[in-house]
Amino acid sequence: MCSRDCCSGPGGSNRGNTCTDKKGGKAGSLNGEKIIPTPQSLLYPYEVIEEIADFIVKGSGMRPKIGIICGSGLGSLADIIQDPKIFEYEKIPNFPVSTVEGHAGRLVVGTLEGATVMAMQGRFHFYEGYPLAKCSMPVRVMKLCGVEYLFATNAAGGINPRFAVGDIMLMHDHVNMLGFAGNSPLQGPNDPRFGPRFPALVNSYNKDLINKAIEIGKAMGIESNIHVGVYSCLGGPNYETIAELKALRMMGVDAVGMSTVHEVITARHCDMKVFAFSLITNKCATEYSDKKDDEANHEEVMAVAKTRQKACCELVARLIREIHLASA
Ligand SMILES: O=P(O)(O)O[C@H]1O[C@H](CO)[C@@H](O)[C@H]1O
Ligand code: HPA
Repeated sequence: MCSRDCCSGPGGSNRGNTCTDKKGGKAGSLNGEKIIPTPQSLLYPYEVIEEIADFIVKGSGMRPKIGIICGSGLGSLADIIQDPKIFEYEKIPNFPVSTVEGHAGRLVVGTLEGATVMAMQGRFHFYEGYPLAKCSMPVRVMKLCGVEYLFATNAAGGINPRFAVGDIMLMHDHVNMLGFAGNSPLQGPNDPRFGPRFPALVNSYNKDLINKAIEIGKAMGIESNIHVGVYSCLGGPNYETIAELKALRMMGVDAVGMSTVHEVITARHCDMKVFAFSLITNKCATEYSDKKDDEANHEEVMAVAKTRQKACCELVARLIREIHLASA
């Protein structure tokens, strides 16, 4: 594998999207250098993922059972972890770095409600310049650490007119817009040690966990703020146009963001159970108007996330408690 700078994502390792290797075989050329595209699935071979997982398991002395990905402004989900062992992304071999505000760039391993957990305080997005396989590579690391359940959270714009800012949408399905355009974290040769060539994605979002979360929402007295719906991931970093939002609504999408779907695909490919939710941080306009309020912005996204951190933490903690008790 080439280790030239041209292969780097933003501040990342030497595994990038496209390689220019003078020794390479059949390829195009740029400034006289041959260009050999690297399929996504070859960016992080099994052995490299294994090395990263070993580093985390040895460094923490734990084999976490539940993995959590904190959405924008939801980093406090990792702050409730007890006896935390913290790994800065920069110090983890071959790990990318977080470049987005509201994503601290730390992996936190410890216990929560008796269960062993690992949480990403900061995820990787396609718009940061990372290929999808790199964005979702930590999910495979989780798998090789021993994780069986993925909890993926995100901040999202509410398209369903019944949703209010601050509501929580439990994801029961997704529309993969990047996949419609031919992009996938699984693109390239398949390594069966992770999963099958053609993974099925119906029933990706675990129904038992959704039902348990609904019950927990009732017990917390927030049932009117909890919905079940469909999330769609767009490439970003721009927010959507009105015409795009109208189209998404017609497709049955309830909330829109720029993450999570490729993580869920990667998790289902390696047979992890998935629970995911969107915190609705802004309402998306689906009609034309002159209102400045209709324009989404990341400051608002993070400010709303901050006001709902407590409820999100409680939901996650209670659900993890149920999983832990059921397996004890
Ligand atoms: O999906 P998370 O990481 O929560 O972040 C969401 O918030 C950012 C936009 O404000 C985008 O990155 C979008 O995907
Ligand atoms: N669109 C896309 N991503 C988002 C939004 C949005 O309205 N809000 C938070 N993340």
